[in-house]
Amino acid sequence: MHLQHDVSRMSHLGWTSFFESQHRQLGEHLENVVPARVVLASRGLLHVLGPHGTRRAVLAGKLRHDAVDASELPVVGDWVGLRGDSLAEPLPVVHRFERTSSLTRKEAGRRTRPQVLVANVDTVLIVSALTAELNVRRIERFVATVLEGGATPVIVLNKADLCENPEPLFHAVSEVAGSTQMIITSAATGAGIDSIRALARRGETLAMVGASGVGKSALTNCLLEEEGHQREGAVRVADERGRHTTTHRELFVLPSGALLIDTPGLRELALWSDDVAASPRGFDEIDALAEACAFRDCKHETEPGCAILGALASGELSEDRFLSWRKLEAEQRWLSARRGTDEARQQKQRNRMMGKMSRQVQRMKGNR
Ligand SMILES: Nc1nc2c(ncn2[C@@H]2O[C@H](COP(=O)(O)OP(=O)(O)OP(=O)(O)O)[C@@H](O)[C@H]2O)c(=O)[nH]1
Ligand SMILES: [Zn+2]
Repeated sequence: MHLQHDVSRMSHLGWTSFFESQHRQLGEHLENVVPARVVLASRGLLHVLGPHGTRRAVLAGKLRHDAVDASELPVVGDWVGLRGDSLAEPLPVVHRFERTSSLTRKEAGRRTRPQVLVANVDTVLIVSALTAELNVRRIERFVATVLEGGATPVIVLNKADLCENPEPLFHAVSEVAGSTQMIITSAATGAGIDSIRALARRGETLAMVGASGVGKSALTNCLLEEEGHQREGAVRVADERGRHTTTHRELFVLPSGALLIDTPGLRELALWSDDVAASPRGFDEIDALAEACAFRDCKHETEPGCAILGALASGELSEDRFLSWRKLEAEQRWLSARRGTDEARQQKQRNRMMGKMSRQVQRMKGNR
């Protein structure tokens, strides 16, 4: 018996033609690679979900060795290829498919390296609580990061039941939301949950981010307990000790057939950008103003005919908003300057190239 590659049963796990064409190309080099989706990743050990159910899997040595940095290794949400001729768990993971999107931040600490939190997400729910701790600037930063990673952000303002008058907070957030959808919810009363369900269509992948305690797990539970469905209908992969607090990123299959990734509380999110020249995303109104500046290379500092300075003077653009943009822009510039000088990364890249070359030489010798 072999693991089966069953496309019809994988589309509901988020498998699309994007992955199918990669799989076809892969088949030209590697035989019998069976795709599965990572639902839990913990220290090199993975839980993967495919038409065959949930299995334990482990990275093949070559995959780990060839990675330039940890961001190339499989994370929750990734599609990976299992060697299909092996049935003994943990199954060997021999390939990671290219991602459609990711949620990526700068690794904590002094290193300038990307850390991929989750992969292949369609929608990222940025959850905050409607309390005094609500932080508009943090939401702004999350929106920029989600857009940068290629997913669609949705702002969720939870704990509406604890807030007598959500109007001022809602207004403050809408100032930074741009075209991002906003939803007010209460995991306690169930208010607004239907608006989230509307986004959770079969085969779509959602992720939740936000500070600890804002209600991500409570919202997840609401979504898991859809009317007429029992929780057993969902695949939930808890950690080895079955703890309930969110210490890992986990992927759930919702009763609607959508996939949901719950993440541990992320208090701060250092921006990551792969695009050196781009300005921070999610600031459409500032981008539009910059287009109207008299000079194409306007720095928006002292230049005559600067539309941004004009909008600041008239009050059309708030100073806080402009400062956020400046700050994220500076951060992005700093990142791209630092990145090129990350020694470890360059060393590994060199090693990989040398390895490839020596293998080529070996092959040439073998052919002689
Ligand atoms: N009143 C009220 N309490 C809520 C609501 N949502 C969550 N809570 C409570 O807030 C606390 C924290 O909720 P969690 O769902 O654990 O928060 P979390 O975002 O998952 O936190 P981490 O797992 O630490 O990231 C719990 O006691 C919840 O019962 C809500 O809408 N209204
Ligand atoms: Zn300008």
